[in-house]
Amino acid sequence: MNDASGPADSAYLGQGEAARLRTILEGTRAGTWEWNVQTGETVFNERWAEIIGYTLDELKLISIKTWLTHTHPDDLVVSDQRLQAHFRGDTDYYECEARMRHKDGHWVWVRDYGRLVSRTPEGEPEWMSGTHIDISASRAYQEKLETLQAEQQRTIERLEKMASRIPGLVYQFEMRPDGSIRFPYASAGIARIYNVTPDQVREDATRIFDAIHPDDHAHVREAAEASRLSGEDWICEYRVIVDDEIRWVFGRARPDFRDDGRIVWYGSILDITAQKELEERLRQIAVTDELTGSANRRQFMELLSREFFRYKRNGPGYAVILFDFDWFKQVNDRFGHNVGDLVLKETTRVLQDELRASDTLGRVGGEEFAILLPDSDMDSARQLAERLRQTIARHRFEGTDATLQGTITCGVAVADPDDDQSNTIMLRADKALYHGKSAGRNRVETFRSSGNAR
Ligand SMILES: Nc1nc2c(ncn2[C@@H]2O[C@H](COP(=O)(O)OP(=O)(O)OP(=O)(O)O)[C@@H](O)[C@H]2O)c(=O)[nH]1
Repeated sequence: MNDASGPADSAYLGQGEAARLRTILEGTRAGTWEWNVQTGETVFNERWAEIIGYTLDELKLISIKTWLTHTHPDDLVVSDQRLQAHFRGDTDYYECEARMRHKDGHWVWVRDYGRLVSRTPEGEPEWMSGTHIDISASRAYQEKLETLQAEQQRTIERLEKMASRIPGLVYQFEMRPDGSIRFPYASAGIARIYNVTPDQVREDATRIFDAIHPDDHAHVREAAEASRLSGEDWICEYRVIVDDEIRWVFGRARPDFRDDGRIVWYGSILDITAQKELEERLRQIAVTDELTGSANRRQFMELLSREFFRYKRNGPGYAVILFDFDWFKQVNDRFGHNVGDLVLKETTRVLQDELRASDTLGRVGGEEFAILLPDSDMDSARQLAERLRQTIARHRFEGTDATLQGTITCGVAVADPDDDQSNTIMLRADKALYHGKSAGRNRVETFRSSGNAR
């Protein structure tokens, strides 16, 4: 029993038909097998042996044991289960993929396919026939594919994990030629930034504008338009409102121009609220006088400079009131430095209430203050200075264990078209103040362009 002229052929096929089928099978490079389930008698064709590197002669004496000894034990278990199912009539065909040991030692994957062709008079399974197809190449390809897919999955999981750690999101944002927009990919962090899930914006991204602060819509769109036209990165800082809370975000993404007219931006959006708050705190510290909370000298001079340049560009006139506590040294000497500090703080608080929102009170020296009055002339500035002087003169400062009173002297000056520097007005106000001190204090003096304080 060595070639496929097995006993089963003649039993259930005509001779011509069997030969024809054998030719077809050879054409498909299939190994064939016939097996008597009852006796173990087995017939293979030459190709069956060739798939695992042998000739039929080398495999002699052939029986079902030939299959059993060359097949991976794990696959035999599966094969047996499938055979039993087929014998019971649960399946029309027996089908199994199995590893067979090649003569060289490596495993060959075969697809084993067969069918029962006769039963004994008692109904027991008898002859069965089938084919072996070498599927090692497709199996290897499939395994490689699975390995690649698993690697890809691991990479995606790693990226997702990293993306979930950043305070924001990483994404792909697509604009189609018809202007429609979508996020083909967005990490889970999009929920924190825009209050949407990646699925909700995969096909249409317009929902994100529900979360962007209405005042920033135009800014975000303009930045995207600039990036589209220039090919430069989209860089944008804007506010979002999620759960009634305003947060600052910073977005940066690089556009990729596709041949079909789509533009896909790759980038990230980070929550920078904490950073913004810190920046704002630092900015406040940098511009505020620590003791009184008023503008510090640097900030006052900066605002004065802006006002000066506005005036030079035909802006409205403005005025400065410079004032200084009278006999302040005595306050310190009599009541102590701490009380002196309290007086300075209290003065700031009391006078601030008298000013317009557009006015700026700044501490420009130890116990010297200045007020910048935009859009003011000499008369209104002088009247205000007079009111401030009276307010302080009437005020009772509560010291630690005594109530004290004090006065201020004010020097007032207004912008002059001949001024070529922003602080020239300060020099004039200082001159007026000096005159006020000389003239007896607790007074308001104005500086007229004639150069004299009156
Ligand atoms: N408590 C306190 N005192 C200050 C501060 N800065 C400056 N001074 C004091 O202010 C006083 C200013 O004194 P002077 O320049 O002699 O002026 P004055 O005593 O106010 O007299 P006139 O300005 O001439 O009316 C000094 O004693 C300074 O120590 C401060 O931040 N806190």
